[in-house]
Amino acid sequence: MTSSLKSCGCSGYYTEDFTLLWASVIGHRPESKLKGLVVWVTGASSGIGEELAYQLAKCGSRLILSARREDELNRVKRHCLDYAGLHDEDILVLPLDLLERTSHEEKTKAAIQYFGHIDILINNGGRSQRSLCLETSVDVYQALMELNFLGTVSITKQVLPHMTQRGTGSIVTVSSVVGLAGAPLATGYSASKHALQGFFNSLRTELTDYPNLLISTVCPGPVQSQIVHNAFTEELNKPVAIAGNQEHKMPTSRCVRLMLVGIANNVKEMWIAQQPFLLFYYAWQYTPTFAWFITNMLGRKRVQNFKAGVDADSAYFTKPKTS
Ligand SMILES: NC(=O)c1ccc[n+]([C@@H]2O[C@H](COP(=O)([O-])OP(=O)(O)OC[C@H]3O[C@@H](n4cnc5c(N)ncnc54)[C@H](O)[C@@H]3O)[C@@H](O)[C@H]2O)c1
Repeated sequence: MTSSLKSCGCSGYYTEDFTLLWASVIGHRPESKLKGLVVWVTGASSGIGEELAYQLAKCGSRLILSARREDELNRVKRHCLDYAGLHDEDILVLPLDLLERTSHEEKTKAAIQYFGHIDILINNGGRSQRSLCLETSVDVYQALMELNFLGTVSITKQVLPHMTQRGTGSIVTVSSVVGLAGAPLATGYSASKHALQGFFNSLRTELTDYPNLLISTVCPGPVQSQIVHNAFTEELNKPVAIAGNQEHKMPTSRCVRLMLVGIANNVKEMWIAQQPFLLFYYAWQYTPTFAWFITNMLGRKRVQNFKAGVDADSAYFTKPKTS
């Protein structure tokens, strides 16, 4: 009971913007709207994408699972089949590298040939960044834009004509809170998510002749996943030294549930974050100078922790850890 109250936003702490809250309280349930639909999820091998696969499978959606590692995708597929009422043929494992743009046409054709059509594309695959601008190579900025922005645009451009021809479909893109504002240690990541926001906000208004085509952007705050572990640092191929404990972040299942509620109810932009982050989304819109004052205080602490070699992320939630 407690968890269902929390998931509808009635627990006293809200984790979604007012439109999404409205949808989660009185809107359609994902179980009724997404059953049988063909959903293509990129970045399905871990974190948010993996959880999307599990929850969509439970809703009865048919799935196309994409990421680079086929073995990991097969693991996710097996888990989907174990816990949901799907059959082997309901899930296509389609390995894909977002950076290999020349392969995207062929991959899209394979997906359409297998199921006959695609109802929903969820552009989820991507990588973050943990490095100071002063120390970061321009190659890292290029890599972030190639992956998060151009990789996503490339897949979208392959799927979009299929959806406009059918006159229906949804393209859902996982942006971020830093696609709306910014955060220290993530200048390139934030820029790539801002680019996605600009692209999809413009595309949405370009497609008003297609009222049944949903362009949705999802802006989560911190969520439990492998994102810090997989982040870019100041140099290409240099791993993150300390990923830190992710437990203080929003559970992946909660974020994904809200995403599915949003998709089921045609929500065009979703803000999903624990407090106090959600309050910041509003502050940035209504009182930006005040919001930046607070953001800078938190940001300074984050940079100090990073420079001291401790987990930058947990600084907002707990006392800074000592190394
Ligand atoms: N976790 C968070 O706090 C958070 C917050 C806001 C937005 N996001 C966004 O959510 C999305 C999913 O991230 P996550 O948190 O689950 O992290 P994650 O690292 O656990 O998952 C990222 C997924 O993207 C895939 N990927 C990376 N490079 C790829 C490539 N070249 N080709 C194909 N797939 C590739 C990975 O294999 C993995 O499946 C990302 O777009 C991320 O920017 C995450």
